[in-house]
Amino acid sequence: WVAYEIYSQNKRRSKEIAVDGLLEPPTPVRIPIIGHLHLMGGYEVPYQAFSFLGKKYGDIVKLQLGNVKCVVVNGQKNIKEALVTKGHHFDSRPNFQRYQQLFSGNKENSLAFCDWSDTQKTRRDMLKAHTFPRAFTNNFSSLESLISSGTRSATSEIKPGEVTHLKPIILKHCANIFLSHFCSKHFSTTDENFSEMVENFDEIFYEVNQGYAADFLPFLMPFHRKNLERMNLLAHKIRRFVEDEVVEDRFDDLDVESEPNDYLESLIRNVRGGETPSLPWDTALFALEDILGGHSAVGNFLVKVFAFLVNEPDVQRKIQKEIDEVVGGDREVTIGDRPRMPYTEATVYEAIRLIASPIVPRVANQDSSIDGYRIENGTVLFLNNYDLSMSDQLWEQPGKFLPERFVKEGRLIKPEHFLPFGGGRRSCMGYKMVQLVAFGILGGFLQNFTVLPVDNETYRVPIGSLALTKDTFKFRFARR
Ligand code: HEM
Repeated sequence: WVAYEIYSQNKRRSKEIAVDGLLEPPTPVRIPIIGHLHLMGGYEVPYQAFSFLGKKYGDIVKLQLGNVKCVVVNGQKNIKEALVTKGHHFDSRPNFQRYQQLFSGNKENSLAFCDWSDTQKTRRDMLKAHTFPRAFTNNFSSLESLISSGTRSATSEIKPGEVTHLKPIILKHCANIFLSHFCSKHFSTTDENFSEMVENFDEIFYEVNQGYAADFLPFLMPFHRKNLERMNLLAHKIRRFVEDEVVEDRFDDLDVESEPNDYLESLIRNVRGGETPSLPWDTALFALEDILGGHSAVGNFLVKVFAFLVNEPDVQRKIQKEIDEVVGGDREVTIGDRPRMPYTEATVYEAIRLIASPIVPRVANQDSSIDGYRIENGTVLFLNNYDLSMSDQLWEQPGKFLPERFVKEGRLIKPEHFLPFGGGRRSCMGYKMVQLVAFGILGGFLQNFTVLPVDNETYRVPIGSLALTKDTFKFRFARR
């Protein structure tokens, strides 16, 4: 071991003499085969390991995780360099076998895990009008009524005082908001096929949010074979539901000359109208499913928000005070109230900050650099937004749930170092949906109820991923 350590340190030093003026990023001593994978152990989330390495070696640290060459990027300036200034150098995603298998053998089918391409640009451009509806447009007011009616139905299912398993209720209503908004379809919450579709999405969402050593050590993949086969089965079931019950005959029946009424119609128009670049129908269906699957992200996120709030009666009281002052009791909270309800919006931000969901890893598509350190083509980049969300240099009492940190002089503020949705050309396509749906449902629930704990339930919200297991957190609701 000592010999190996001396050998690798000498090798490292010799590389520090840069030919092209770039420095080689520092790297810890590594172990054969696993490289630095062992350094990821012992933390609640791997991103805490990245913060530790950043403190020990500097902002840019080179790692070999199994057979994958990686670089950890710490610090707001460096992360912005990777996301924005040189965003076009770092716009690919990792080529993990798991991603390939989860998307019918081709990760390019996925909106979030594909590499950058003209097709991806088209997919993103087509989505914008639907995922970022502008205030005062028809699209926005239609979403506003969908969120209000979804919230009304969800709150009507709550039986005050009883132990409530919230996740299935929230997920189904989020799914209906998404299906109505993107496809003009709505299902009864007792419809078995619909309920199964919601559960299937949730299971896949959990799976894609897990990190596996097998992503870096492909010889471990056989251990995941059964699980991946199950995910493929669930994905097939979702496809069947989407084709039979969501798209139905609309592919053939749509008048492609008319203005699209929803995202589904935009996709059909693109495929049938021969736009360039046009998507194959199969690719369009994957894009549709990815966006519909966004309801799992919002639903899981909301359950975590409620789990935070159970421990924060003061925050609940402040939200309710804001609701009473701005909305009163005679009408429902709507997403149009957001500008006048900064504290409620700030609660959504604060939950997002504390969950510290990672930026989906990027990959360098060419030789490049960050902060003067060489980044080789093909390197996987871990952009450490955990540190940006949790550092005590950037936030006062970062471990505490304090929505007021996002409110200044009665207005919502978003500090520059708060980057929970990434940035640049691969930034999150769903952040507005998260903010709107979460605000509407949270506001509607707290207008009607106070959230209370259930005996013997602990409300420790897992961080580092949005996904929650199926049977998670039960609550009681007291009517106000
Ligand atoms: C609290 C919930 C969410 C969080 C924290 C979150 C965060 C993120 C992050 C960090 C990225 C990577 C950005 C980058 O690489 O710069 C991302 C990508 C993405 N998100 Fe979200 N997201 C959330 C919900 C959603 C929802 C609801 C949707 C769909 C409606 C969505 C759609 C996407 C898509 C399509 C991408 C991939 C974009 C691309 O690679 O071009 N997200 N998200």
